[in-house]
Amino acid sequence: MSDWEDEPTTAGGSGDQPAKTQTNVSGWSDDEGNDNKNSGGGERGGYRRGGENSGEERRGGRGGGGFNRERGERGERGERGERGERGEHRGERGERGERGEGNGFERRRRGDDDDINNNNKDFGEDGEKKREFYIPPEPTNDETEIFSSGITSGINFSKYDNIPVKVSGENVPKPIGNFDEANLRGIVHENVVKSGYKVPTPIQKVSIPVIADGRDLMACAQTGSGKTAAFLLPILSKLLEEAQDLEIGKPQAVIVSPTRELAIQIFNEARKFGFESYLKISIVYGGTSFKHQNECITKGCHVLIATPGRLLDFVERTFITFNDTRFVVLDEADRMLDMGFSESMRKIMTHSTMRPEHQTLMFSATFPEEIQRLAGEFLNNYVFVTIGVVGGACSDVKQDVFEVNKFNKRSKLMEILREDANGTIVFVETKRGADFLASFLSETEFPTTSIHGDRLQSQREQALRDFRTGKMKVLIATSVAARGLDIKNVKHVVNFDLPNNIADYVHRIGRTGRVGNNGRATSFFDPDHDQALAADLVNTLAGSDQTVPDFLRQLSGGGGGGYSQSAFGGVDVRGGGKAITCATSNEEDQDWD
Ligand SMILES: Nc1ncnc2c1ncn2[C@@H]1O[C@H](COP(=O)(O)OP(=O)(O)OP(=O)(O)O)[C@@H](O)[C@H]1O
Repeated sequence: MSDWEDEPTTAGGSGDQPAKTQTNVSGWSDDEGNDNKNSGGGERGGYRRGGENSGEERRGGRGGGGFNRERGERGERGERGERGERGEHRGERGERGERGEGNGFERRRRGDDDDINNNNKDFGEDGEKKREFYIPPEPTNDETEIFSSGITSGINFSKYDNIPVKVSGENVPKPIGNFDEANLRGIVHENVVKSGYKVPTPIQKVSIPVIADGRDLMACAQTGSGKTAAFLLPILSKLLEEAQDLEIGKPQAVIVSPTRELAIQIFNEARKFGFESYLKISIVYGGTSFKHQNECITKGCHVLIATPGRLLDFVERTFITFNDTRFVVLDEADRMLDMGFSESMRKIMTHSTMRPEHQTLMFSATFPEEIQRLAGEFLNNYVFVTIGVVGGACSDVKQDVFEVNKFNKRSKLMEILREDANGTIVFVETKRGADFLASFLSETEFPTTSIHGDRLQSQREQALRDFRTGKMKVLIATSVAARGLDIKNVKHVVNFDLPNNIADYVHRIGRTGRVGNNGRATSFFDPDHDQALAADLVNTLAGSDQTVPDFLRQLSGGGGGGYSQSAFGGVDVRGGGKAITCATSNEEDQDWD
């Protein structure tokens, strides 16, 4: 069977199987038994299958990506106001996706999006790739559902004004003070209001005018502070304002995200802010049917959100070119580097079809040397902005660290969950560990699901939906879920296993305490295993106004590991750039600058 012939062989839609979520194990992937054996989660771990492929999917919950052909043709519903200002020009290559090209290339690349431990993500333990031809549920068109996706800002939102903002670069446009000053296109502005946003966050205040002014940008801001809207709003607005004819296979904005789930989230945000405009927004990501996604994009899209591996599949088959690309966003660029995607990023950015006059926007939590080098390569006369301490933890998260050795972790976790299990993400280091823990908890009173790189994509999305809706109280996750995910009801993050680097710690705990809400994080520090993290952890705790436990201070040798702006690359390496500090400064924050 060619890679192209990945059409589901089952029609789906019966029993538990949702109509639009067609999952089938291909003839050339592992057989079903093998698949089950390796996939972890529902089948192997024995944890609640009720959560898998439930009615949520049937309703087309918002986790899904990809349009169907029909919706692609119609564009977004409504389309009032700006609809139809521009005609759509169909290119000649609309059906080219139909030709068979199975040559193993796709097989090699597929799924290489989002697993920090193994770039060959969807491989099972025996080295065979486990596969499904997954067609994600259609995204919702229900207005209420679309606009209810965000987290309502919390009591600490106004404290954002005290976070120091540093901007450098030539002739940096002035930051905005409110959304009226942003000169957003009417329909985008309306969608901002419908989203319940009243005041822009600091990163939005700086980024929106910079992007609107046509500048390249490298931006860094703390978790949960609205980076997604910071790039989406000006991009969508500009695409509407300076509209260009849409050609098939030639997206006008390309947003690259390291993980599939983050790509889906950005896709949903883009649909929200572009709601009722004529903009077509599509997504391509690994772990799903290539053919299906190709059908989705053959109607053309203004904005394409993608994971790097899948995007390159499309590009190298010439189904997507960058001739019309006016904006390229590399979101969580540091994570893409961690995952070994620097070559992919380079291939995308230097692709022969790349429109010379494009803007490049890089968002990253840290700017280590390699990111700075890439920025130097990809960005042109860019503006560099940092909000708060680069790589610092969000101080709205109350952080506790307990000394717990590996034999006592389970009982400590049970103790914590008995207090309140609702909305708890438990991070573990390995996929196998995630399966074990999920199986174990499923035997308890806590409905549990899991997400990690060995689970099928359909299972991963279902797990997130079940957790979002509260059907599953506990989500066991590997670092695949550490970044970017914006889930309303995350009350508590537990580091059952601490990560091996402080950046991951900061991102993990940043799943809670978002947009000014309070959050809580508890970490199990195993001295036999986590010693190397001690110093950085001490500095992170101290830097976010947390109590540092005595045992940790002692283990760290009394000092930190040089956690500073410069260690996290928060300094504009171009030096000499005109540095502007444009927010009221907060002395405490500046102390550890
Ligand atoms: N101006 C605003 N007012 C109120 N809420 C906002 C505003 N901007 C963004 N939000 C909400 O804040 C939440 C976090 O935003 P977002 O996911 O973009 O953060 P982020 O900075 O990308 O976080 P991370 O670093 O974890 O990826 C979302 O639910 C979003 O809807």
